[in-house]
Amino acid sequence: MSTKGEYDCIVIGAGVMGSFTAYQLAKNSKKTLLLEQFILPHTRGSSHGQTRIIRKAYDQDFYTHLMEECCELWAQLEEEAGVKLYRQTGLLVMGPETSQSYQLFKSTLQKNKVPMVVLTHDNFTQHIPHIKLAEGDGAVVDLTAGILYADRALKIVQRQFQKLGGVIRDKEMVVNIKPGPVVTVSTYAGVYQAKSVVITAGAWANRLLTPTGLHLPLEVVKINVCYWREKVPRSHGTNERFPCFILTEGKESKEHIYGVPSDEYPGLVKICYHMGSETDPDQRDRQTDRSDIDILQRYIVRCLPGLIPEPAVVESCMYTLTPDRHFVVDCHPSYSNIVIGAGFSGHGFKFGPVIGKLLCELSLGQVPSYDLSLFRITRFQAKPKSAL
Ligand SMILES: Cc1cc2nc3c(=O)[nH]c(=O)nc-3n(C[C@H](O)[C@H](O)[C@H](O)COP(=O)(O)OP(=O)(O)OC[C@H]3O[C@@H](n4cnc5c(N)ncnc54)[C@H](O)[C@@H]3O)c2cc1C
Ligand SMILES: O=C(O)[C@@H]1CCCCN1
Repeated sequence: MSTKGEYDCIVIGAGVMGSFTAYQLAKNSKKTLLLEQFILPHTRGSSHGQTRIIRKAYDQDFYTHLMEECCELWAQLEEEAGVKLYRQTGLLVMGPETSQSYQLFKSTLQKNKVPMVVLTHDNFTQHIPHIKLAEGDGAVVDLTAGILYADRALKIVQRQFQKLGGVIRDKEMVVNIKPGPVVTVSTYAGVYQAKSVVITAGAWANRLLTPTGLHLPLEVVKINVCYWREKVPRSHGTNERFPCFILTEGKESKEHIYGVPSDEYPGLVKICYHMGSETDPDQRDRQTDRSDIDILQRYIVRCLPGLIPEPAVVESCMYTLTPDRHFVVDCHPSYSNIVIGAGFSGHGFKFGPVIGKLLCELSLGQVPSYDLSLFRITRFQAKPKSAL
């Protein structure tokens, strides 16, 4: 098949990471092609849905630091496009007062001087009447946190990319990548060439990496995205000061339980479990495990008495998990002009703008703006069970 086009860079996968990478490349005047296997927009990956949490509250400084610039980049995009993508709600973090995880969240906020409030058992109900704080739990609110309008953000960043001259070809699944000084990318529709390639293929990352001789230790899980009906309409929305929340661990489980106010679907509050069961990304809907929903039901009965403890809507999404839950943002170990953004482990969306900037820098051979040690591929090699 003859070559259909030559580009400075080809980005594979038009989720949040690929879309922001393509946008950054186009901003740097690079001739860029963004390839997507499905017709856009779609709901088969990890970036769909109306909302995502954005927060500075983390259990590690590095993410809080990244968020400083990232918030500015989100605001710039809002201004450039004239569209609102963020709504401040605050994020309530709860967890056993003595647990390491809860203490790390709290100290990271304090150390980094993030505007915050520590709540006590005495004043908790006055501030957040919807939730019962468990005995022995601490509570702290990251006041800077809120909601990102995810679907809208994706549409906007893709639109801005196109306005800058970028090309999106959807319904074009990449079937092969041939490394070299000029990389050759084959889809069912044609063959393209570029000086560099960025792979941001979400749950399909390893499938694309196989022809390049690399396999990352990624686990793909299906997440049941559950919405719970308010007993009293309009009681758990942002107007009623219901915040986003994370329970770091609790009686029901060791994994986070998290929630988003009911503005997304009127009357329905999104409350999910931060883990799911393993799936093949192409067989996602055959994974029917609902044990996470049992955990959520027990929590809602105990701590959210204003919600009906039966999910009203269940949608699906996927996480691509690394063993340590840190991202992969790095060059391919054998080919420096193939760059990988993967393993966003269920917490990547908020970082889209800054990850896009970093992947763009790596693909242009520039020194990245941050020390990316935490996100390097070599960290997996030290682990005896690593697939590398
Ligand atoms: C239920 C849920 C809740 C979440 N909540 C939050 C949150 O509150 N805050 C937050 O910050 N993050 C959150 N996340 C995580 C965040 O959404 C993900 O980290 C992020 O969307 C990952 O984006 P991605 O671009 O890596 O993957 P994707 O969005 O999956 O994009 C990858 C794209 O590559 C395409 N592709 C794959 N293979 C090929 C191929 N061969 N050829 C062409 N295209 C290909 C796919 O079709 C897909 O469109 C959540 C995730 C889920 C599932
Ligand atoms: O990235 C986030 O902010 C959320 C936290 C809770 C789990 C899902 N992801």
